[in-house]
Amino acid sequence: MTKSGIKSPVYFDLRVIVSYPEVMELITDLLYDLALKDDQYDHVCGVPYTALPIATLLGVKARKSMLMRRKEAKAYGTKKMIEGHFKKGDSCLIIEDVVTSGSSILETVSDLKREGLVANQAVIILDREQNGKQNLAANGVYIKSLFTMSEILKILVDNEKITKQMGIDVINYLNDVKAPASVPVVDRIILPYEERAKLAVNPVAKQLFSIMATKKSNLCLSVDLTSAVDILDLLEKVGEHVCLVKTHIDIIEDFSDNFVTQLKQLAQRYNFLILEDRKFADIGHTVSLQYSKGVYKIGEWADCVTSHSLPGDGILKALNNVMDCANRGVFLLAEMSSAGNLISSDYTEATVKMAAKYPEAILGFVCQNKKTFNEPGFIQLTPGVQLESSKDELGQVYNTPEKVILENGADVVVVGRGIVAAKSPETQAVIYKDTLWKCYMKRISGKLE
Ligand SMILES: O=c1ccn([C@@H]2O[C@H](COP(=O)(O)O)[C@@H](O)[C@H]2O)c(=O)[nH]1
Repeated sequence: MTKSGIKSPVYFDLRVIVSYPEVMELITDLLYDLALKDDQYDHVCGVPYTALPIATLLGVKARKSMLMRRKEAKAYGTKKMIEGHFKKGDSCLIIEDVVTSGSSILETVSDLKREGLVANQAVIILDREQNGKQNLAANGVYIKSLFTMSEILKILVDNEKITKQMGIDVINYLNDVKAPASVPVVDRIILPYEERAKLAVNPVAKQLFSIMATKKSNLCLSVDLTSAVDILDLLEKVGEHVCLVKTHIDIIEDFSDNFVTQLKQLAQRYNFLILEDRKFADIGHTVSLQYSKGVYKIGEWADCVTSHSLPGDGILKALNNVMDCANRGVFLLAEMSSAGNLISSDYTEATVKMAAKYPEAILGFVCQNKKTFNEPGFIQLTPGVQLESSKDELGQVYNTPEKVILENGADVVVVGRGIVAAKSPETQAVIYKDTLWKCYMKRISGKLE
């Protein structure tokens, strides 16, 4: 019987490996190559108890500080659940021996998060392939494993350590018996913004959740106008109704530093944040320059920016380095609203995984689907919205507020021409704001049809 209560014809007892120094050393080397050689963490933490000695060896090999999670808080002294020296926001790689349902890792993650640590990556020796990986991913924790059960079975059959029939029986068993979601997955869709603000790691994400809750607005206005004066006029009229203003700074014909000063003043007066929809997409070095230099000096005034994940995680590393993550953040493009775009489901999945490596820099994702991610501290920003579903002549696809919020999981909804091109943008902004908020209220009350 495994810890998750699943009856199993196959059981791997990795507790015994402590008696074999050469096995311990080999496993440490393999885990190091898999998870620590190229990735940076402040700490490692083993899931008690089997993984503790492995975490110790890994910490020593990688010259990383180790944290120790207690199973129960001490009744005396410090009463700490996590022993070791760390500060809030430090990242921690979790080490585990075997994953069945993923519940032990989630217990450790929960204690680490309670102390303000960022814990969303784990490295394990054996994945029993019984839904643990999926349960963990649904809770925003991503695992790398040295072996899967099917790989081990193949090795055992190929080396005649077990019969072929036994291998087939175990594979059939694995296919039939999956672990239930042993720890309830927190569904971000039904959590109120106030609660999600507490779970966000990036401070701008926290602020955006709080602004939405205070202003009762999940409307992001895309001010796609080419005149600075027109933009400022529009924001004077609609600023009080929006939580976020999205710019394309490079389409403004009369851009000046004074425009930025006035935009910031309006943001302050009406309590909204500014998102520059720059969609960075170059190598890390170029993006650091595009973010901080040039005519626009985006980093000086935009609370957040958008970025593609296409060039690989160097782009996030660059933004993470050049940005002040206490006051700035990134929305990563995981999907697009336009018809025929080339983003595949693998690309979307890889984008979400990439974000998990830089949680302090990421506000959330520009995406179209509620299943794209589930981490409640991240925000789903969804463009391509008008009151009626339609299309424009250049491939933009519009869904309705009901569809994007109730069915597709949007947290913040981007509206551009639906407001900007209306006869009375002010009246239209109020209509969008009220409609979007009503949908959100319906969603969190659980009254989904
Ligand atoms: O997938 C995407 C990503 C970004 N956008 C941007 O949002 C607005 C939408 O404007 P509408 O006038 O409401 O069509 C625009 O600035 C796009 O660059 C997007 O539409 N789709």
